[in-house]
Amino acid sequence: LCLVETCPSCSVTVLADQFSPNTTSDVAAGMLIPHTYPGTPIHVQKQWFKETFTYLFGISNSAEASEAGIHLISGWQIFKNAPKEELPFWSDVVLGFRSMSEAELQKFPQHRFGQAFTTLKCDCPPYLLWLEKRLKAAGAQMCTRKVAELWDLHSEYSVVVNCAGIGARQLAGDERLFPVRGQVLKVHAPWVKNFIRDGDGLTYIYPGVHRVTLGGTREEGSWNLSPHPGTTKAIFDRCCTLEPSLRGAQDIEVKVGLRPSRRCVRLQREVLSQGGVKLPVVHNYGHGSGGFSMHRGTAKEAARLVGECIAALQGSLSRAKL
Ligand SMILES: Cc1cc2nc3c(=O)[nH]c(=O)nc-3n(C[C@H](O)[C@H](O)[C@H](O)COP(=O)(O)OP(=O)(O)OC[C@H]3O[C@@H](n4cnc5c(N)ncnc54)[C@H](O)[C@@H]3O)c2cc1C
Ligand SMILES: O=C([O-])CC(=O)C(=O)O
Repeated sequence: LCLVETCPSCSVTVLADQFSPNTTSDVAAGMLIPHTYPGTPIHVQKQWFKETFTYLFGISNSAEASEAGIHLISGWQIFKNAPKEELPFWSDVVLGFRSMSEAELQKFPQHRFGQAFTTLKCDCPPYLLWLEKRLKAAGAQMCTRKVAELWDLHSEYSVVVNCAGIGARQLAGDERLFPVRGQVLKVHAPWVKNFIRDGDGLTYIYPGVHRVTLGGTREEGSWNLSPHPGTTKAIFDRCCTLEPSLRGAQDIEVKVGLRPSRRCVRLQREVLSQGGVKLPVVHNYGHGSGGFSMHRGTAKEAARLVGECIAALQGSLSRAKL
């Protein structure tokens, strides 16, 4: 969508073997709380987050908010031991970031430190469906198709953007990309209004428009997409310790997704070539635990790289004519 908006003269086709509701993005909680990519400079991560926050804040503050599933949400990130950084890099992007008071911390007797702030949440699949609707309205084609090799697209398209998530491991032959399995529960508990996240990243409660997401797990290297019943119980118990009223939650649905994890997001141009024929590719994958937190910022950079590919193609075309 960002590409269509940045480059209205491009004709865009989205190829995917799975669309919403069957993607990793549909499993996510969709919270805007960044995770740090060790291989990307912090100022770049901050810019991606800020661009994403500003974009979604605009949607949350418009008549589109409920259809797009974007809303502001306040809550707490709590710690048993002092957090590594007192002020995370994103603290002045979210709204009203502050330390929790002693009185607030009484809600969490096992935790000694906490941060209170307001951030944004994307409800999935509504947000993905809203994006699809806008893409179609802008004239983009959506096509269900598994791509075996990026090169297979060379005769049909001038530029390929690779946003294949964990599928990029095979598609781009990238062994630095690995799955981090995450199991979550989606429950009916409309009385829970604030988010709660344990700073260790394992336990979280994220209320959405219709369902509350309870998490979670981080299992590096696991490709297993089947829910594990013992893990479901463990997640539920951990969340009930933080928010005892969840014992009354109903209609528990279990979901598993594979975070496409890497030291850094791969945002890069590459030119594939065979027998003198060239295919420019822009990679945009490896968002790990932060696909929602960073998506608009990384999409803007990918769209800029596509612009460079188009300029290079136009340059070689005019040189060929000379
Ligand atoms: C449990 C869990 C909770 C999460 N919570 C959050 C959160 O709160 N906040 C946050 O920011 N992030 C969160 N994430 C991370 C987030 O889900 C991911 O970073 C994000 O979904 C990655 O998006 P993507 O578009 O790259 O991949 P995907 O959503 O997996 O999309 C990839 C697309 O490429 C297609 N594809 C792949 N290979 C091929 C191929 N060969 N041919 C054709 N199509 C192909 C797929 O079918 C799919 O349509 C969470 C993840 C999990 C698992
Ligand atoms: O860690 C969180 O708060 C949610 C998340 O991004 C994930 O589970 O990947």
